[in-house]
This record gives sequence, C-alpha cells and structure tokens, in this order.
Amino acid sequence: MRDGDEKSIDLADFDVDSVRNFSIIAHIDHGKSTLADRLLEITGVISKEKKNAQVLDKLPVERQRGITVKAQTASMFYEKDGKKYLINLIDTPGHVDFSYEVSRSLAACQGTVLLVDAAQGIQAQTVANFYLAFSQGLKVIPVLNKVDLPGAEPERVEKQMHTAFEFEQNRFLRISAKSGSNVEQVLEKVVDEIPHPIGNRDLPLRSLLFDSWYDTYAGVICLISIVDGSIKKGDKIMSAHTGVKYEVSQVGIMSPGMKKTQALYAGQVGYFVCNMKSISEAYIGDTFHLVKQPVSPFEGFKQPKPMVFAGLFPSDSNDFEKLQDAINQLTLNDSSVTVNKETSNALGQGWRLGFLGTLHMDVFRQRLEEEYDVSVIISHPTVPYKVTLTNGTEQLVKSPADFPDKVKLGYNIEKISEPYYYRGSLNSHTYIDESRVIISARLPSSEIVTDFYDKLKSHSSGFASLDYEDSGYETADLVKMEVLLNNEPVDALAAVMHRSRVETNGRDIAKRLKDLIKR
Ligand SMILES: Nc1nc2c(ncn2[C@@H]2O[C@H](COP(=O)(O)OP(=O)(O)OP(=O)(O)O)[C@@H](O)[C@H]2O)c(=O)[nH]1
Repeated sequence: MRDGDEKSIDLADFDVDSVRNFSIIAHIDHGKSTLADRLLEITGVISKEKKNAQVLDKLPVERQRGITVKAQTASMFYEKDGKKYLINLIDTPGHVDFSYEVSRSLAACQGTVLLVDAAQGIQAQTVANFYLAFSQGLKVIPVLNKVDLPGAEPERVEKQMHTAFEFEQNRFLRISAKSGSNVEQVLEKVVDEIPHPIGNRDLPLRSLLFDSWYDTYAGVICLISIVDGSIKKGDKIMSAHTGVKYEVSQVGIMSPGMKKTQALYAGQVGYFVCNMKSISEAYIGDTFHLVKQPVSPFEGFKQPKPMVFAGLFPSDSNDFEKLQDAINQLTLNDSSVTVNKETSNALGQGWRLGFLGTLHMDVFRQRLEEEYDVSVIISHPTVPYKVTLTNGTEQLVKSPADFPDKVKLGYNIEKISEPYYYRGSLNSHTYIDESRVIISARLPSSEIVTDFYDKLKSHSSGFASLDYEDSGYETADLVKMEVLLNNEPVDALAAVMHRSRVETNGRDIAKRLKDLIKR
C-alpha cells in the first residue's frame, strides 16, 4: 500500500480499457432504481437482504414519491472472460424539471442504458432522454424492462423503438429488474458495447466536476471524472473557473457510500474532498488541475435557469428564523434554487424562490415541512415575465409585486413578453405506431406551470406524458390583476396573466372569497 493507509482501495490496475462509465436513462417509473439495485447486488456492492431498498435514492421525499431528485453515483467491480472491470453507474433523475442533472451526469459517461417499460412503451421522457444522450454522442443500449408484467408487449414496444429511434429490431435485451431475470446480461452488454473512456494517466491532471454535495462530517464532496492524469491525497489542485487553490485531503469512489482509494486515475470516476468551505465554490462543469500544471478547461455546463417563482412565508411568523435556517440548509445542496427576501402586507416577511419547475417546487416545500418541521404558505407560482419600458430598459418580473406601475413610473410600458416552452420540432406530430403520436408545440410556460399537466393527464385518461424545454420569449397582452378587499389591494392575491383571462379568473377568485370571508 503506497500511502500507508491500510483501508484504501488500490485502483492502479484499472487502466482506461478496463473502465466503463454509464448511466441508466428512462421515463419516470420505468424501473431505473430497481435495475440499479439489482446491478449493485450482482456485483456485491449491496447485499440481497436489503431487497428493494433503492440505495441510490436517498431523500425521504424520493422514497415517498418514487422519484429521484439528486443524481447519485456508484462504482462496482465485475469480472468478464477473466478480466476485471471497474464499472461506474451514474444515476440520473427521471423527471423533466431535473433534466439539467441528466445532461451533467451524461457528460461523465461514454454510454447509457435506455430502459423502457415493456407494458407502457415509449413515453415523453424516453424521447427526451434518448435525444440528450444521442446529442452527446453516447452509445445507447435499449433494454425492455418489466417483461414479467401480464400487460407487457415487448414486440410492439420494440417496433416503436425502431420507428422512433431507428434501433435495429430483434436485438433488444428483455429483462425484469424486479425478479432479476436477464439483468446480468445488462452488465455484459455494458462491458461489450460501451466504449471505454479515452485518456492518459501520464498526462497532467485534467478532471471534470459533475456533481457536488455537502456532507455534515466530511464537508463539500466533489464528484469528478478524471479525463487525464491522476489525483491523490496531498495534491495541490486548482479550479480553472475561479483560480482558487485547494489541497486534496481524500479521494475515493462511491460504492455505495464513500470508500477511500489511494488515487483516481484517467478514465475513472470518483470523489475528492479538499479544504473547500462552501458548495458555492463547486461549479458544476468546472475543470480541476494541478496548481503547477494548468490544462485547457472543459467547455462547462449551462447554468440551470429558474422558470417558476413563488413566494414562501412561514405559517406562523415566529417560525421565520427557523425557516431561514431550513432554506439555507436545503439550498446548500441545491444551487439551482434562487432565494430573495420578499415582504407581503398580508403574509409578512418571507422569500421569493425560483425553481426549475413545479415538481422541483413541490419537492422543496415537502422537504422543508418534513425534514425541518416548519409549516409554510407558498403563493401561486408565476413565470418570469420580461417588461420593456419606453425608456429602453428591460426588467424581469418574478412577482406580481414587481410588475411596473404605469402611473407611478411616469413612463409607459413598451411591451411585455412571456417565456415559452417547446419540445422537439415546432408544431408537428409524428406517429410512432397506430396508437401513439408525438405532438410538438410551442406554449406559454405560464400554462404549463398552472394546470396543463393535470388537464393533459385527465383528458388522456393518464396515457399522455409531457416534456418541455425553454424556447425563448414572445410578446403578449399581459396585465396585472389586483384583488381589492374593502377597497384595498391585497398583494398576496395579485397575479400577472393574459388580458383574456382576467374576467374568468377574477370572477373565480371573487366567488371563492365570498364563501371564505365574512361580510
Ligand atoms: N413488475 C415489475 N415491476 C417493476 C420492474 N422493475 C421495476 N418495477 C416497479 O416499478 C416501479 C418503479 O420502479 P423504480 O425503479 O422506482 O422506477 P424509476 O425509473 O427509478 O423511477 P424514477 O426514479 O422516479 O425515475 C416500482 O414499483 C418497481 O417495483 C419489473 O421488472 N417488473
């Protein structure tokens, strides 16, 4: 053992050609976490006794809702034809609100397993995730899951996959992640079909930071993919983005918890701990290199933009401090949430928070209430509107309270625009079999953050699924609707909306308030 640390694992024998880095992508509920558990069992990372424990999904809210919020990574060792492999599984979340996590995780992979429920067939996130992986040049292995279900129609789903993505038919792996049947073949395919990473451990360290989180005991943990060179305890490293220097105090792999290794080498994926104080210093997409040997940095990732804003207030104003602490704690591990103070005449002191989508918002609220035991009031979500004034200035309106007041400003509003979402090519529809169609359209995102998803689900009896991405801004006839109680405007009830909606929404609120408030 090189550094005298008896417990640390030696990965020196795993050269690039014996490493595979892959992820599993799937529509929500198609069985990604179940398959991950089976793979970890086969390779002995977790024991079979903890059946269905879904070790990679860690947050209580994830267990409850059966969704993955934070991507987790696990390394396993697997032997095939007498050769030992180090296989790194990079878990990705399934829901659209977290698609930025999918693309960052894919950057550390050379291939991916596209898992499709053999009863449900292709769904919106199957398509979205396939194109994410495909556009990053990754090898995609299609796998049909849940073939044990009585409603499974593997032939039909294979046909869909062939029509939608041009996969060759009759070559699909058919598995049951639940029973474990054919699951080992997934590992074999990963080894045989996914290309090994390309890199050279004799070059200076060039590593990509693709995830980070805060651990109460160890501090900031950075997950990295080593492209060239190696990293070990004691190395003096530097962030290409900030120029800040650090000293590495520990390196290792996630398997499934943190396991120290003597070093990490080119092609491998693992973590390092250093004297980084706050997670805000860990920029996803940043390049880390040795202080003395600068390298050309990676291109980096797009910073996720919040698309939904809501006011958050303590139900009991005495809880303000407690809630502030809870928000600080939660945002420590989720830098995609934006936080600004906000005061409401009805609800008192609070915050205006920005989220990636409404599920992201719900998960955040639920974690506040469950993990920190504070009860909160969250206002109706709004999207960021752009207001251009006649004096040329442009303003991003994240709250009805910020909506410019024509009279008070003394100058006019030139135009107001709202963000749009779309998916795929604009306004098209493609049939992938006689009963399934992909419809692409451009919609104002304000429609999607309200009840579009619920309506889509109920009109299609649960069969339709939805995915979206940012599609820029469009001018619209938007106004702020204020609600007056005893001739006084109540800020908590104000909302920005299309002019055509004011009458219906206004009457609706008035009708509900009539029953709620005493004369
Ligand atoms: N019958 C059957 N059920 C399965 C199989 N694989 C997974 N399931 C079930 O399908 C449900 C969803 O599985 P998960 O593994 O949580 O799905 P997921 O894709 O990880 O979900 P997200 O993390 O939310 O994206 C669970 O109830 C599983 O027990 C299978 O092969 N057969």
